[in-house]
This record gives sequence, C-alpha cells and structure tokens, in this order.
Amino acid sequence: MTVLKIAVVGAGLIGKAHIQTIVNSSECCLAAIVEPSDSVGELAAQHGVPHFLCLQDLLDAAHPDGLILATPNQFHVSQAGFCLNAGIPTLLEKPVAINCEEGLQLAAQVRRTGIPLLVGHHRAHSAIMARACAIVASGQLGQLVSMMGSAQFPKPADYFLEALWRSQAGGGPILINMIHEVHNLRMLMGEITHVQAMSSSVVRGMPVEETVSMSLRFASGALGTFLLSDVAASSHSWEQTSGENPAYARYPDNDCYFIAGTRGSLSIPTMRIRRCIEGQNASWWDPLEQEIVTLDSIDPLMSQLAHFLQVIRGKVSPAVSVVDGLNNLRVVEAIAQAVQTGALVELEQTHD
Ligand SMILES: NC(=O)C1=CN([C@@H]2O[C@H](COP(=O)(O)OP(=O)(O)OC[C@H]3O[C@@H](n4cnc5c(N)ncnc54)[C@H](OP(=O)(O)O)[C@@H]3O)[C@@H](O)[C@H]2O)C=CC1
Ligand SMILES: O=C1CO[C@H](CO)[C@@H](O)[C@@H]1O
Repeated sequence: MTVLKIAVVGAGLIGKAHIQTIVNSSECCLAAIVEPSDSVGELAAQHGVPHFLCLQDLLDAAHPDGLILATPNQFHVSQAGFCLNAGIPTLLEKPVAINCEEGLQLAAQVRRTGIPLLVGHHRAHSAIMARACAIVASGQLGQLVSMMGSAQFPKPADYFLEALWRSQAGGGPILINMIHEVHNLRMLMGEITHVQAMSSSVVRGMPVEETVSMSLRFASGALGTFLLSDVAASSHSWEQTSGENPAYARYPDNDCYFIAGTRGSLSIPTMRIRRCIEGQNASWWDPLEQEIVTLDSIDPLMSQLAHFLQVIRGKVSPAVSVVDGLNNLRVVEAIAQAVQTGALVELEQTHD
C-alpha cells in the first residue's frame, strides 16, 4: 500500500496533535507544515519536511495526497475552498465555518468539486461513542425518553490571557465546546428540533458567556437538558470522564451523559446499563438489572486519521460530512439565539 503524504496547515494546539498522529501512523507521512510565522521552522526541520508561510505557497509547490486544516475558524471556508479547487481531500477542523451562511457555501463547493471533505468532529471516531450508539440502536433501552448532559469544567485564567478573542462574544463555550457535544448528542439521540436556553457570566463578568443551561427536543420526541460551564470546578465533562485526551485530568468514575428509555438507561462513559429484566414490566418497585460494558481505550484522533486515509483512498465517504458539520453549527447558532431572545427556537436541517 502506498504511504500517503499529508500536509498540516496551522501548527497550533490541535495542529501539533495532528502532526504527531501522522508521524505515529505507518500508512502516511508528514508532507509539509504551513504556518504564517517562522517559529515552526524548527519543527518542520525536525520532521525533515518543508515549511510554507501560506497555503497558496504549498499548493503552488506540491500536491499532497491530503491536507489537514487546523487554522483559526475564520479561515476554514476560504482555505477549504482552495484545497477542494486543487483537488485535494481535506480534513477540516470544527466548526465547519463561522456561521451557517458560509457553511452552506462550502457545502455547495464540496458538491460541485466532488472532492471529499471530512470535518474534524473527532469524537465521531471514539470507541465509547461507537459502543454507546450501538447500545441505543439495539433497542435494549426501549423507546428513548430523555437525556441529561454535562460539559462543566474550569478553564484556567491564562486560557483567557493567551487569546483575547476568548473573552469576547463568539469566543465562548457555546461555539468552542458545545459544538462537540451537539455532534455526540445527534449521534446518540437523533436530530435536535427545538432548543431553549439561558446563560450567565456572573463569575468572571466578561462579555462572553460562561454558564449555559439548555432544554432540547429531539425529532423522536425525547427531551434533554444540558449544562455547560467553563467556570465550574467540576469533572463532569467528556474529556475529563472519557480519558480520550491525556492532556486533561481524568475522573473515570464520573459520567457526562445519562440516556433513559422506557426499558432502561445508559450512563456514559462509565457504560453502566440499568434495564428491566426480560419479560417484566418497568416498575419503580422492581430492581433493574445492571451491566457494565467494558471497552478498550483508543485514541480518536488516531482513528480519525485512519478514517481520513480511507477517504483519500476512495474506500469510504467522510463519516462527518460538511452537511453534518453544518447541522452541528445550526444547533449551536440556535442555542445562541435562544439565549439572546429567551424564545423557543425551532431548527431546520440540511440534508446531504
Ligand atoms: N477537534 C479538536 O479537538 C479541536 C479542534 N480545534 C479547532 O482547531 C482550530 C485551531 O484551533 P487551535 O489549535 O486551538 O488554535 P491555535 O491558535 O493554537 O492554532 C492555530 C494555528 O494556525 C496558525 N495560523 C493562523 N492563520 C493561519 C493561516 N492563514 N494559515 C496557516 N496557519 C495559520 C496560527 O499561527 P499564529 O499563532 O501565528 O496566528 C496557529 O499556529 C480551530 O478551528 C478550533 O476550533 C481546536 C482544539 C481542539
Ligand atoms: O475543540 C476542543 C475544545 O475543547 C474541548 C473540550 O470541550 C475539546 O474536546 C476540543 O478538543
């Protein structure tokens, strides 16, 4: 099998993680790094690859088999457009665009060029998510009724000092963090049709939101509540409970999602199932049986890369399409709108 050449654009926090996964893979190699400052010259030299100051310089000089765009959100649509026009399959970090209008333009470009674009919602490649979705799909929980979710964690003070945009509207946890949760919720529970939300920034007092409470309605009729806070000294979040990203502190005995159906419930990621004994009706008088599903831990960034390589080889379609990314963004925009207006916001979906 040919070793595929992958270039990384934007060698910041997540770009460096992508570089490491490429280097760790035997099926691909790093082709180049694009970054506007000379500061990554040393990193490029370490890996024995060229460093370009802008994407256009790379596209003029080379034709990698695939490109990973890990640049700030405002560049996503224009840079992905350049890659698609150059005929290069692309992994574009989330969010797919800074707003749905731009996201729709990108979706049209993907359709026109026919070049595959994978959106970097890496939790779609998580073994925990795969097993949780399989449990829900098996029907053992019965008809889905409700879910509770939490993404409550404390961002340290220097997080805001390093990048001032993070204290302004748009730089908060709704767009940065909630978009990952929305993708997970859509995978587990189906499409979200309505949202209501309230926000607060009473602790730091910055213009950006810090805590948000949400009510969600899913297309199935199930309801959900979700709490998001980046100022809570709490361990109830995906990263802190799943342990998929070793950079975060880990609390394996905590959950971040709880899903309930008419026959049972599932706590994630402890993967505790509590369900009615077969043949018995559900009753609060009778004990539910318990099962804890064990899982091998895998690095979802590594599985995402393996999937991207299959996409490049033409073996599979992107697991997270531009339309999927756009639908996540729609929900996040609806949450922001619900916070601003206090109204119940109804969502429309775009289909592939
Ligand atoms: N899937 C995931 O788990 C995660 C995804 N993300 C997403 O990844 C993207 C990057 O986030 P993050 O790594 O935190 O951001 P960083 O600011 O850490 O990194 C972005 C990098 O891109 C560089 N850059 C800026 N403009 C350009 C350009 N025009 N061409 C090439 N490189 C450029 C920046 O250089 P300079 O600093 O010199 O401007 C910086 O090194 C965001 O879209 C974010 O939402 C982020 C974290 C996790
Ligand atoms: O994009 C990111 C920002 O923070 C998240 C935590 O919610 C991470 O999962 C993610 O990598």
